[in-house]
Amino acid sequence: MEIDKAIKESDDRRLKTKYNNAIYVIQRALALYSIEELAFSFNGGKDSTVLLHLLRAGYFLHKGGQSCSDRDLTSFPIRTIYFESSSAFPEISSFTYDTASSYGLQLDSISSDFKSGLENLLKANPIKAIFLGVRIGDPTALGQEQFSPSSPGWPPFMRVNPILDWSYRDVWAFILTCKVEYCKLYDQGYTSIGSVHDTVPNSLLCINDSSCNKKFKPAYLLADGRLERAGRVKKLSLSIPGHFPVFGDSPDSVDPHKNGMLVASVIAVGDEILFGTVEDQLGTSLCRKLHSIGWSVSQIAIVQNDIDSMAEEVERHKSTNDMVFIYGGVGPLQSDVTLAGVAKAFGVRLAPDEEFEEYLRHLIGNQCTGDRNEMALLPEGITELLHHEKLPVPMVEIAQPLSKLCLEFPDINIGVYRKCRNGSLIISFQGKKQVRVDLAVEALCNMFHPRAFTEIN
Ligand SMILES: Cc1cc2nc3c(=O)[nH]c(=O)nc-3n(C[C@H](O)[C@H](O)[C@H](O)COP(=O)(O)O)c2cc1C
Ligand SMILES: Nc1ncnc2c1ncn2[C@@H]1O[C@H](COP(=O)(O)OP(=O)(O)OP(=O)(O)O)[C@@H](O)[C@H]1O
Ligand SMILES: [Mg+2]
Repeated sequence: MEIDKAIKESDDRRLKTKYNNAIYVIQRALALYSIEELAFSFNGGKDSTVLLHLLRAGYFLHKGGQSCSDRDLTSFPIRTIYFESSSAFPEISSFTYDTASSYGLQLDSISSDFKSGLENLLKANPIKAIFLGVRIGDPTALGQEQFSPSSPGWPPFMRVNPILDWSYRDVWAFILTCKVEYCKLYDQGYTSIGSVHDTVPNSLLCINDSSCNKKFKPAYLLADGRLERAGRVKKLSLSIPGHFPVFGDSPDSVDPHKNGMLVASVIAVGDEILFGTVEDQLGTSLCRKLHSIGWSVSQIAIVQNDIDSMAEEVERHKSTNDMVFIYGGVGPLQSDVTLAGVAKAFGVRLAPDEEFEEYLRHLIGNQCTGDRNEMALLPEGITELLHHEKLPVPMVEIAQPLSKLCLEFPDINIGVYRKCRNGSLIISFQGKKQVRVDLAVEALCNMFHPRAFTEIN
């Protein structure tokens, strides 16, 4: 099967993992439901295009792999549904119909809205589960799992989301690796496609040529996948001036968004800051830097090392700021819960990330990784790693000994920080019993070369 072969031959480990996970979900669905009980929701968009090819591969593998030839796939037995709309881009509609005919899809075009269309479909057919190309970053994905029953108020069926944990980059890695066709709008700067009324090319891909004509790079060149919806024109309600609750509703409150300023907020995480043992200097220099490039800062918050407090703080900041800076609490200790808090705020899990694992392996070799490096857990499906060679990962050098120490001394609060980016690491121990603190310090010293520590007090 051409897709399976292309992925197996690729050396993109991250893509292989994502592919295998998606195929697993598809095969589970094929085992749980009969073909007649399944449907595939296809609309010619990039996500559903990826899903189409995964479904073909999953079905092929389910049928017994080698004993089934590629020719058996010229007709695809899972009922395919397309909600047609007069406001769809003509390029999207024609791509949907052309693809359906190329791959022998049994396409049901439905011209009513989603809900009543689905109601009629379920009345007329034994459908129990529907495959969708929903991904975690999508506004409708929040709270969904790979298998999620339809929402209350919707006709009853199981939503199956095989690519829920795929990022924008994973989608393009798949399309380009497998060399499958996609709607040509994606070559004209469109990165996520809704209707003709709410979608324009993504301005982040704009190149002004010499005659001042606007031209756009293809969608797969968008560097930061989190901005794939930047070409979606904002709904009217979002642009009502003065309605950003973070700045209050009082008539004289100043809303920097109104002046076209970008707004950031800062969250510093760490019990040490709240205990007063460490002074937060990063916040001040970050604000200075942001101000110097024309950004406004709405708030600096300090949060304790606690998942729920973290999640609540992120929740408060994320809808009203253009960017939220978070630092502290990202190391290997049990008390480092920043990422878990972020994951909770976005309704996703922490999961091993192949690419980050690879990056850490580069930095620290295999000695700290064991079976799985616990530092390589990231919020599933919503994380894009931005590469910057000067950004050191915090505390990798002492990650493993310290996590061991934390397990041995659960009664001691162990904190690690640096006063400045290139400064030495400071490890602090706090506990009720001085004997235990001394024992923990001794245990740490025994793990390292005698001259590894410049000062102990
Ligand atoms: C097959 C199918 C099933 C859907 N099921 C649900 C659902 O259970 N709950 C829900 O709130 N929306 C459901 N939707 C609607 C989508 O979440 C979303 O609103 C729709 O894809 C439009 O996205 P857009 O506004 O980005 O174009 C479903 C859509 C489709 C096509
Ligand atoms: N009009 C539609 N008909 C059938 N399925 C649809 C329709 N709109 C959305 N869907 C389903 O919902 C999924 C998510 O839609 P979404 O718009 O996020 O992705 P996409 O259209 O595949 O790609 P893009 O994000 O580039 O628009 C689709 O992959 C598809 O399974
Ligand atoms: Mg779409």
